[in-house]
Amino acid sequence: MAEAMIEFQSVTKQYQGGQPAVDGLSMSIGKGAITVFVGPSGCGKTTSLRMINRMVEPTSGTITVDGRDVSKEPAARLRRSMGYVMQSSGLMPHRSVLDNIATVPRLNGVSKGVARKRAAELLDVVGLASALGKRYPSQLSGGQQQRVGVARALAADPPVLLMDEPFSAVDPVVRDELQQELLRLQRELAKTIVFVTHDIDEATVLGDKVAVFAVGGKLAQYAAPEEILRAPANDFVASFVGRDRGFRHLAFNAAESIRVHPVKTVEAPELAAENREWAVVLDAGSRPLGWASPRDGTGLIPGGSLFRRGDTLRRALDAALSSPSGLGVVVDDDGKLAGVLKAEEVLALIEETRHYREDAT
Ligand SMILES: Nc1ncnc2c1ncn2[C@@H]1O[C@H](COP(=O)(O)OP(=O)(O)OP(=O)(O)O)[C@@H](O)[C@H]1O
Repeated sequence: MAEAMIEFQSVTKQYQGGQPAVDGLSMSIGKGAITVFVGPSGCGKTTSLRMINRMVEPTSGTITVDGRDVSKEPAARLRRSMGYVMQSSGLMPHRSVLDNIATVPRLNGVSKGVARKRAAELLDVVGLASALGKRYPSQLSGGQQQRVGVARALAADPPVLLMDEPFSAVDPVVRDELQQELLRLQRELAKTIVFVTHDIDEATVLGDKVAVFAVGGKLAQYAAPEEILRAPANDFVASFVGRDRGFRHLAFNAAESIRVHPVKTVEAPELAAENREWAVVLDAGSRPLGWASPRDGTGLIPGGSLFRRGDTLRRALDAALSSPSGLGVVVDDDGKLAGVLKAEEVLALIEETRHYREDAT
């Protein structure tokens, strides 16, 4: 396990008069990794996150960041030393995007010119066009606002980023983009990120480690995502990760040794010709457009998802199951047809992987 950056030692939080929101939490959060807190609503994820930067004070127990007890640090300075991103971007509406990003460096005494220059660089880092810097937050889409929120959190180059459901208010496509962008950024920046979500898919995509919380602020399981999907610690975790967990788990296995078979192909203009078997319809650049069925005159049938070499077993199985011919279309890096794969061979590979794992344990 990586060196610890944040430690919870028997931390409890009891708001006035209620059950504990967080109950005796002890855990160690690795440096330079993404740790995800996941669980149903009200299980104490946000409370746990906010105790790290003292937006919430624990009732008992100790939290240390980089070896230092946070309760001994001045709260305002502590907060500024960590990036914080939340669900609504929390941007100041009457300030431009650039000024929003520059806020914390300005509070830390950085000159306006330097802070703005850095803010402009950060726009690029989070994938936004520089022209957006002059706009006001309300002139951006939800996804763009969240990117600005991430840029603002990164502005003072903090070692720790706290993210509270930052992508949950955007649509699934944008959400997927933001997740991939965060993973890309993290490969370069290697921050210690604590990320709260109630979505198990998001948790398993992003987390190096995932902490599953149960209601009452109890840690139900804390492990690598593949382990949580493969071996839930108890019934609560099993039901929380859901019925699809077996399928999701396939996302952790590369389908490297899957067999790729040749397939009959036709070019789009030949579509009217009679086919004896399913054929992949190609464009002039050998990229798949869809299928021609073994009948006459049905035209182009939309294809299923594509499998790229190096993709996971989950994608391999999906390519086969979503294909009208039952054969998954395989493409190489530049999108050209490489061949097809078969569902039964994906299943055989899944079996093989399972036996391999059993042998290893
Ligand atoms: N300021 C507060 N005062 C009193 N009770 C609170 C306060 N904040 C949170 N709680 C209670 O503490 C418990 C944990 O809340 P918390 O927001 O940490 O959960 P969560 O897992 O982040 O939930 P969600 O996913 O719904 O945001 C809940 O029962 C909540 O009602």
